[in-house]
Amino acid sequence: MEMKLSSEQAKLRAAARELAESEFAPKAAEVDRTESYPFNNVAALKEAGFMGYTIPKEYGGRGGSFFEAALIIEEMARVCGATGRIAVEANMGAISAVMQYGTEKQKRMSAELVLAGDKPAICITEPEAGSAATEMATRADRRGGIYVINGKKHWITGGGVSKLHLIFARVFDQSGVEQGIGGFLAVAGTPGLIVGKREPAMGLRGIPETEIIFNDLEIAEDMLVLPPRGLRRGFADLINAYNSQRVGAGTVALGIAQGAFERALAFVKEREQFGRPIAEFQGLQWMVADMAIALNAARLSLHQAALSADPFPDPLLAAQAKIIASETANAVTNQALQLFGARGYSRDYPMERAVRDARMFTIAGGTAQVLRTLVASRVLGIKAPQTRDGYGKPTAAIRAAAE
Ligand SMILES: CC(C)(COP(=O)(O)OP(=O)(O)OC[C@H]1O[C@@H](n2cnc3c(N)ncnc32)[C@H](O)[C@@H]1OP(=O)(O)O)[C@@H](O)C(=O)NCCC(=O)NCCSC(=O)CCS(=O)O
Ligand SMILES: Cc1cc2nc3c(=O)[nH]c(=O)nc-3n(C[C@H](O)[C@H](O)[C@H](O)COP(=O)(O)OP(=O)(O)OC[C@H]3O[C@@H](n4cnc5c(N)ncnc54)[C@H](O)[C@@H]3O)c2cc1C
Repeated sequence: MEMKLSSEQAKLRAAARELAESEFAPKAAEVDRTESYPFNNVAALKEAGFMGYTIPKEYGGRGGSFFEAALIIEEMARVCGATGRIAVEANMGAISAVMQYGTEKQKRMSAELVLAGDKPAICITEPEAGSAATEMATRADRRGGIYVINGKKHWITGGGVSKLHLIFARVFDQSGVEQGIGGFLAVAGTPGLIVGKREPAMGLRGIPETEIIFNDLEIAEDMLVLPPRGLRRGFADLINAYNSQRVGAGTVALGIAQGAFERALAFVKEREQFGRPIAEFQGLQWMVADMAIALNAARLSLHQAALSADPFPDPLLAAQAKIIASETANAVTNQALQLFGARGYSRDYPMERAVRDARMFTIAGGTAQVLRTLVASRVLGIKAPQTRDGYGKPTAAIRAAAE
């Protein structure tokens, strides 16, 4: 069950499925086991026109919508989560921000890299500024015609393999006066852009998550991506563009869960206990029913968010979709593993990898808790500042608890 597709969209999805099944499915376990970036998969994505599919035609892309990109992404993630995430960042997030806010020079440079197979790295999170991303300390100091960036990001997807980096930093003018948060484009190999420690991640092990350290990284002033409302509203505009990646991330979670669900459906019809296929036990039938219902709801929510793009997905719809898809993926991959019994717990089967791969999506891209605050603030029509002084002076009880 899904949105009614046009014949073009149906063909696009079928092409994505064919590529995923033939090229990526056979290698997915190996990518996970070896923790190696699937460069061959990227070459096949590029060949298929799926890297930079959303880049406008005048810059060499297909000018595809986020909805069409979601169709592609789900098919990739259904067989290989890492390849699904690469498809997200080659079509949403950083590249979308640049294609919307960038100068001609920035657009051409970024489009060229992505169309050649680069998965950009979006550099927002810091050790002391995760959910509270606006408290980032990474700074860009203006020095004549350049900016000098110092600071450290961590958990950056693609560290060491990504070429293009979109670096979120607090901007200071020549006299040291803060201007707001801006995005800076830097290419791997630039002196002062240092790839640090790689995290030994639980899942999606084909993609490195690393520290990125900025040590007097010099960036030409024309590599500042200046959001439409200027630096004062820089973070708001940049995170607005990021809503596209929230929809993409949710779609990867959905694809991983869909793949696990389909394997479980086949298994319960084959596996026999007590002289009958376990699919005949009503308790399991209801589990399968609940999994199908949740996946369908998540897909519809994601498609609704993707279709709301103007130019980016609606923040509320994107947050809602990411919450429902990520939580559904955790539940469905675990239930699918359960239906396999002990086999589900074996690394000889893909079920445990699906659970590990799905687990990140209630954390990365804005946690399920923080996104609920966004949803609440939008449905209540109130600001919901999270800092204590956001709600006025802390009460005596809060003060006492803090002492
Ligand atoms: C937004 C937060 C960092 C909290 O920031 P603040 O405490 O400053 O709170 P706000 O006033 O809510 O936000 C500031 C400003 O931005 C606007 N805003 C916030 N969220 C959005 C949004 N999604 N779309 C559009 N605009 C947004 C908000 O309205 C304010 O602007 P105005 O003052 O109203 O004009 C925090 O809530 C948050 O989102 N934390 C999560 C950070 C995050 O998502 N990090 C992801 C890093 S990249 C990653 O994880 C990649 C992996 S994944 O696979 O993609
Ligand atoms: C696999 C993976 C890939 C990632 N890729 C990238 C990337 O490419 N680029 C990038 O910039 N970042 C990336 N991240 C980082 C990710 O965005 C952050 O982990 C996330 O924003 C949460 O920040 P944190 O880990 O510091 O957790 P914290 O913010 O410390 O949160 C800890 C716990 O407290 C909760 N919490 C925090 N504040 C509140 C609040 N106000 N209300 C309710 N609960 C709250 C959180 O929900 C969470 O449960 C990635 C993370 C992972 C796991």
